[in-house]
Amino acid sequence: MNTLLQDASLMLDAQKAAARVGLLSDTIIVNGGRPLRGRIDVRGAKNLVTKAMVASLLGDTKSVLRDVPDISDVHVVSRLLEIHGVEITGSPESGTLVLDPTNVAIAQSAEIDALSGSSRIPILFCGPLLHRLGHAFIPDLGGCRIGDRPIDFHLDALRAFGAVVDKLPSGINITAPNGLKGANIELPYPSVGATEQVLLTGVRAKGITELKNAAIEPEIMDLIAVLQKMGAIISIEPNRVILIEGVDSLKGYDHRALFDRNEAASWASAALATKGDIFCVGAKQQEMMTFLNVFRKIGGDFDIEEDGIRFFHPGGDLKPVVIETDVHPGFMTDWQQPLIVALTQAIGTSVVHETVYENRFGFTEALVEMGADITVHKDGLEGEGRRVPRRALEQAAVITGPTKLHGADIEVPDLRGGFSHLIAALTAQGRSRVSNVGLISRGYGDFTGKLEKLGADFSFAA
Ligand SMILES: CC(=O)N[C@H]1[C@@H](OP(=O)(O)OP(=O)(O)OC[C@H]2O[C@@H](n3ccc(=O)[nH]c3=O)[C@H](O)[C@@H]2O)O[C@H](CO)[C@@H](O)[C@@H]1O
Ligand SMILES: C=C(OP(=O)(O)O)C(=O)O
Repeated sequence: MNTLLQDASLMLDAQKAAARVGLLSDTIIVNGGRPLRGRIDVRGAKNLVTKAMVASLLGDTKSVLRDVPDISDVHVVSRLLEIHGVEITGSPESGTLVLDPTNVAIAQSAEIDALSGSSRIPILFCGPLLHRLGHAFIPDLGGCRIGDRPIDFHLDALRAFGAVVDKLPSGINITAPNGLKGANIELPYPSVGATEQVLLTGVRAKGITELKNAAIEPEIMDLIAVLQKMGAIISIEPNRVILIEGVDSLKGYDHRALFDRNEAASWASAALATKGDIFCVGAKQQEMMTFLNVFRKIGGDFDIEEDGIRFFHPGGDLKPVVIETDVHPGFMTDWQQPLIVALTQAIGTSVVHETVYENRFGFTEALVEMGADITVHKDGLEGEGRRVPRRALEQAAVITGPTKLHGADIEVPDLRGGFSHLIAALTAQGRSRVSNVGLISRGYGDFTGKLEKLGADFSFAA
């Protein structure tokens, strides 16, 4: 896509996302330089809730999902489910959704195309729709533009289950003329989405599915917990192997979603960058151990409490680090963007090796415009003592601090890059105009309400 067209479609995505969650405007004016202090609630994880909603399609009875965040991705998946006949009561605003799949039906609606372009979740409808209806059609997917994001592992897995995949100019048509049968699948890389594809398809396929090189992110473990409540038989073996014994039918579930560790890590980074103190109600230590280690190495501090985690800047200088993003239990790729803003304030040179996506440093351009010293090595950097095996398409960012950030006009490029821009604007001296903030509402529920609670000085642009 040419850049102008891409910019235009980004703006459209951001405006749609902003409208879905009722943001007053897609642009905010931030007067930076104030520490963020206070308590905020972290609800269920975007990367679990949206998948658990899809899982409801597999049940014969209603499912209840609790701690649902009011984010635009949840609104998109709700609408997609409704178009396919799922009756939804409750609301993301209230935090509880009741999903009734009794009348699931083949859907033909122009709205599906538009909605699919806003999120990557539609690809996960394949297995459940094939089991329920024998047919699925998936138009072009959306989600953050941080690399090519192919779906070859998903399609290969579906073929291994016996599905017939037809790639059409308008999308992908998938059928299962002979039903779906258990399969032996080995992923070339522990992809989160492809692992979920195999889980959501294998639970009702005939026979046993063995998945090798599976992703084991906490959100996947929580999805497995959801599926077990529904009647699935799934065991997690050593060395990234998951075994699924297919069953004939599944029922609905009642589940409280795992908290959003990415949201908690983002607010923690905001506390560090702005020299603040933020208590994330609902955050838990277990799923954040790798982040907490790095946070401490940089010079941040935290208190683990019964009802959440307090992240704070204890005073003193911040220290540089070398980070390699990786699959769980490594340092998650979605954490690096917000943390890089804090690293611009550390004394010395930090290196972030991005090994999961091949194009995830675009957001640093705006930080450089605001005064940061960041160099992106587009072909990666060889480094001493690397732990993660080098991937062909990785990149590295070298951040040298401390640098004073100043306000600027910046445009949110994607979800985590956008949150990073927001933190940079809050850290900077002076006024920033941050546009496209609707994209941030893809993954951060009520982020403007939370900013208000934390004492940020900002207003919506007219
Ligand atoms: C909605 C959701 O849960 N999104 C998360 C999910 O994305 P998502 O599930 O899309 O990410 P994957 O784990 O699948 O992608 C990881 C890597 O595998 C590659 N790949 C993936 C599938 C495929 O068919 N072919 C292929 O080559 C991707 O291009 C990427 O380089 O996990 C990512 C990695 O933790 C997170 O950053 C995202 O926040
Ligand atoms: C990359 C992300 O999300 P998605 O896969 O939904 O684009 C993210 O949450 O940072």
